[in-house]
Amino acid sequence: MAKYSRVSGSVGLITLQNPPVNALSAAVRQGIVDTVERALSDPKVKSVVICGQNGIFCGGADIKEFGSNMSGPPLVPMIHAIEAANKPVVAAIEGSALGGGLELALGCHYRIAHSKARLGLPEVTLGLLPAAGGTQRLPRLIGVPAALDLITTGRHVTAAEALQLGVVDQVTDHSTVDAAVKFAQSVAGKPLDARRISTYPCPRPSDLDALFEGVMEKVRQSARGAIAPVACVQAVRAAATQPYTQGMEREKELMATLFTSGQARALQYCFFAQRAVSRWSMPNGARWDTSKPRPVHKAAVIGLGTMGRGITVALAQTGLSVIAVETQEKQLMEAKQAVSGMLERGAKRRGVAPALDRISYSRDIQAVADVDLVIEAVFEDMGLKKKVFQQLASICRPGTFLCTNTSALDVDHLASQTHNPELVVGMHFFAPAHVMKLLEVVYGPRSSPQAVATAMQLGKKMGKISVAVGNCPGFVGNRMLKPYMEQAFFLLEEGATPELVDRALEEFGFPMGVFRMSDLSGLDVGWRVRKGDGLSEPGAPSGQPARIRQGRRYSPLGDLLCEQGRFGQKTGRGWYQYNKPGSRVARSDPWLHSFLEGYRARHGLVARRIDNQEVLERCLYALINEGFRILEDGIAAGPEDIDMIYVFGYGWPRHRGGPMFYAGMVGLGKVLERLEHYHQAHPDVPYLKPCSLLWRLVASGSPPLHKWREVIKKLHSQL
Ligand SMILES: CC(C)(COP(=O)(O)OP(=O)(O)OC[C@H]1O[C@@H](n2cnc3c(N)ncnc32)[C@H](O)[C@@H]1OP(=O)(O)O)[C@@H](O)C(=O)NCCC(=O)NCCSC(=O)/C=C/CCCCCCCCCCCCC(=O)O
Repeated sequence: MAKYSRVSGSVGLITLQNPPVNALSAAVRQGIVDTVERALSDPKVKSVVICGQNGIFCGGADIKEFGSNMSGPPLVPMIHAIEAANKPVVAAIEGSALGGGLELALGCHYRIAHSKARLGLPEVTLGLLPAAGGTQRLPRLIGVPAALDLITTGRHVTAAEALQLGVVDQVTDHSTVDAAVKFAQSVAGKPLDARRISTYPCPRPSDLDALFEGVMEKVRQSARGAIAPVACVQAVRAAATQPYTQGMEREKELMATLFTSGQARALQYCFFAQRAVSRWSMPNGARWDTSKPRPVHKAAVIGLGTMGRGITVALAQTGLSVIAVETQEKQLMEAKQAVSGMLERGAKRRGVAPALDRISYSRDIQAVADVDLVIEAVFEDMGLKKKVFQQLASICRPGTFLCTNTSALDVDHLASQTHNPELVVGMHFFAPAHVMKLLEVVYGPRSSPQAVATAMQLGKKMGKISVAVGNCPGFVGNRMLKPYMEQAFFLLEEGATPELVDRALEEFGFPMGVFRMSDLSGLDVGWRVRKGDGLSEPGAPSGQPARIRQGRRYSPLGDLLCEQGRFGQKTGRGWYQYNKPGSRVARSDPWLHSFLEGYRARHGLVARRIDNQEVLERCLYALINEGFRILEDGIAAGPEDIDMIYVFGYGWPRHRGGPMFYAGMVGLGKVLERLEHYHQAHPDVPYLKPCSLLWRLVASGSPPLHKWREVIKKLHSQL
């Protein structure tokens, strides 16, 4: 809807009304068309102001409408009518002017923004382009390079930057509507020809071809297969090389391709899933809206290795007081220096003062006695973590939340070391912890809803996408990684190379294939876990075949590399070779290839040709199958939780929506059929056996993802 009133005698004020973000739904568009017509036909009205209610101008087109038959007046002619008006129209921008919201403002003759407002064309992040004239007006207004930057990245700019770029005409610290009304009065009756952006010539940089080639190359590299950024460049190129009307035709044509694409569906799904995961629930019925978090003012971090340092930075940047504890003097000194460096670099980037004085360092764990919440981040060893939890239980004042940053260990077992297991949750950060967006909040059977709510809220404050998950080995993310990596190892045994597997996964859209990732994070990490699980030597019972452990197929390839000291980048050798330890540029290693040949020969394995499709199906479907098991077990409340964990923590390409969304796109029947096929070929690999939830979903006609929870509920009620 849009409300109309006449203010200050001669200004028609149009207020967009569609909470919470005044998205341009059919009703809002109709409201704008009607009220603009009314203002223009009222002889008492000399100028017009458009604003949004509740301190937000407009969050853009209504994304929820994209999946349905769109009705109501289209945006493009609506904005043209505003631009063509014979009375000045001023946009009063508070809060946000995004996507169609900014395009609406660009159709106005003047734009006045509040100093706290943010503006942008984020359509590319939804798999689209600014198809209400944004790709044609913005370059005409601010030049091609700046427009390309905003449109291809979708980044939001502050009012100050918008003013500098020329997107807005004025910035105010006071009431934006009052300023806009005053301004509208001052320009009433003035000529408007020079204010219609569509009539501007597009500034043509002299090196146009080189500029577009360079941008296209950069965009293709960072897009990892996403098509919208490429289409955005093509649309802006049309603005730079063609008259406005033809540019608009090109914009429409490109949008038509994007609008119905699977990538747009995936990215729009991610937009809503990202918000849905904050509405968490636990199997006992506890929920986000009935559980009250407790405020956290002072927190402590125990253990200042890589993870502890990142967590300390993330907490301090949130404005909390942090006590950082490390018992080893040398480690403590190194950590202090590293943390200060990270804070200083971060503060410089954001143009603020570094939060150095928020942190106090100590070698004595007693220093944490009066904090509200502790995050333990010591070495991943159950014995050591148990000891720390016992100490914390006796040191901390009653009511302190005790959290562990374990990436796979039993949170409930740690809780049992304390007097108040209900105050214990996992807070599983991802490295580097001050940068990575994902936080798994792990509840055990005894964790209280308040502890979960508090950890979730703290995560949000740190700018994380926090996902609440149940307690099981590896939780959600690392549990699903196991079958994925296992398949990659098996593929090497059967004839693939690390390069072949990685290429297939990188072409799919992962920033790094499984072996390059393993080299980066260190092969010894998995080795230690396998040793702990009794899989790797010396735990394996003698006399059993090397490639069978605990009754199932096992590949000792990773263990064999570790035995040679090949831990990945840090040792300069792993699945690839590096110029020197710590170097990041992976090169093929002939040694590894002949090692694989020798290994196959020793075990009587004959290498066969493996193609990209098999790599993707085996690795991804095994991972997805485990995702279904996780849903079946109630470890994740819904597919969105799994998808956001993979998108924000494991590099799953966002334009493919996450593993569970991807399974729906491929077709659950097809995923089931391929898993069955591979399980028949490899009956000693339980991860390839399709799980019962997948069977159940296919039997119920492969319902869309938002209906899976009903099937899961039914399954649980029958158990
Ligand atoms: C910054 C925000 C605006 C606010 O952030 P915050 O305060 O933190 O609040 P949130 O939690 O994010 O949001 C609150 C709730 O609001 C929901 N929301 C937000 N924005 C929208 C929206 N735009 N539409 C619908 N709903 C929205 C959000 O989901 C929350 O609800 P819930 O918790 O999920 O229940 C922030 O919200 C934000 O960044 N929003 C998104 C901004 C954005 O991306 N805007 C761009 C939208 S796309 C657009 O504008 C496109 C314009 C041009 C398109 C022209 C369309 C023409 C179609 C032509 C088709 C031609 C093809 C023909 C094909 C054929 O031939 O058939």
